Amino acid sequence: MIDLIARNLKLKNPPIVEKDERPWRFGILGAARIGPAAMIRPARSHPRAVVTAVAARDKEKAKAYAKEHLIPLVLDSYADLVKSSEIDVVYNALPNGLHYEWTMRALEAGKHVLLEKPCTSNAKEAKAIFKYAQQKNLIVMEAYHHRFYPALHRVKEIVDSGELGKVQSIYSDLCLTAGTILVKDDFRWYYDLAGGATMDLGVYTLLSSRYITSADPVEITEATSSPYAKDSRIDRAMVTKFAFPSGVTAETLVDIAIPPSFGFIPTPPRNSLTVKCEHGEIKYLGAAMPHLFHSINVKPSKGPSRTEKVYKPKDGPGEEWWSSYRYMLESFIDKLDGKEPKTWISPEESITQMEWIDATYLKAGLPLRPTSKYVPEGGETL
Ligand SMILES: NC(=O)C1=CN([C@@H]2O[C@H](COP(=O)(O)OP(=O)(O)OC[C@H]3O[C@@H](n4cnc5c(N)ncnc54)[C@H](OP(=O)(O)O)[C@@H]3O)[C@@H](O)[C@H]2O)C=CC1
Ligand SMILES: O=C1OC[C@@H](O)[C@H](O)[C@H]1O
Repeated sequence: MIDLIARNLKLKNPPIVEKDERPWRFGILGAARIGPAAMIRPARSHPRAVVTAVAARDKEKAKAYAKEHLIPLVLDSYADLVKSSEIDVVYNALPNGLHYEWTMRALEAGKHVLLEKPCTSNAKEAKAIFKYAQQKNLIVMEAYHHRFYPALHRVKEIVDSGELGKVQSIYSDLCLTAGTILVKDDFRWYYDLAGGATMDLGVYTLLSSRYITSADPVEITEATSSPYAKDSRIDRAMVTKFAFPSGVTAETLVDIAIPPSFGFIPTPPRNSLTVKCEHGEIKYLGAAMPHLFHSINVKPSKGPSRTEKVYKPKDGPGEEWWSSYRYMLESFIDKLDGKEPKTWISPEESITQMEWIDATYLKAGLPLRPTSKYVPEGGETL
């Protein structure tokens, strides 16, 4: 308990380290809620990262955000931010439906991009972004922070060790209690902003299933949406069943607002990943926010069970209090510096993600999230 409190206090107040002579300068697009946890606090403890600028649609809002988070420069608009000579990297934490346009604009301006998940509204946009980044010789990485965390690496290590035999099936869920995380008028409820539970949370459960199996799905056998009452194109929840090679199956359940029991009792959030193998199973709890608290329960069919926790890897950089975002930043900066990152989300991995997200919507009888109308300079309409 004391460990948990100490770790979480340090997560919120990381040590501010001295910066190198020429750190990577990040600019944040929008006064995004996720900015402090995913970018601002992690940068404080990295000697080669500094958050230099922010822009919001409303300058007063950007000023207040900059003041609260000690960001020195406030720019007048998103367009000014991506073009600013005061930054090298754009952190794009805009609503999903704006990821394509503003990542393309940042690339046009010669900036690298740390791009929030899901990288785009659909696979067509994802392919265009990564093609353009390659042409411009710039780095774009989709910010799947949970994949950088040592506990998930440990789960995979146990699977790959063969201790429990071959993987047979995977079950994972990520469900949010209604009225907690999503704000009123949250962009996740809007089709034009590429909302929906599969976009918001299904991307995590899909990526974990692909990572654990070291494979891509071969088919979706079922996708059932629980529609949002005000717009049935938005999946409030989705159950998806994937077939993977060698008969492995993966079922995922995601929900951005689990309805209260009996109409008024809040339903607790869910966040688990269970890997069933020939000779036992592994249950990883807390995969989406593992730095707050997690546990890895290993239950062989014969012999004693055990629980592991991995807040810090046995090899490579890390601290008990590093968040998944801080581990991600470490890799991202390594890549910018031309070093081999410990973990990386490749363009191919991101594109495949969006292809299976598209396939999930189609299987559920829902339309793909709309493609951006933005046309980059000298580029083509998608
Ligand atoms: N990695 C992670 O753990 C998480 C990732 N995310 C991802 O980050 C992104 C942002 O999520 P989150 O921070 O929760 O989002 P917010 O609701 O805070 O929105 C982010 C910003 O989007 C801007 N914005 C621009 N246009 C619109 C519009 N039409 N409607 C609403 N907002 C608009 C707002 O900017 P302005 O300030 O200019 O008004 C706002 O600050 C998403 O892609 C999400 O999937 C979110 C949460 C966790
Ligand atoms: O990425 C995310 O992770 C945590 C959730 O609370 C949030 O809705 C989502 O965007």
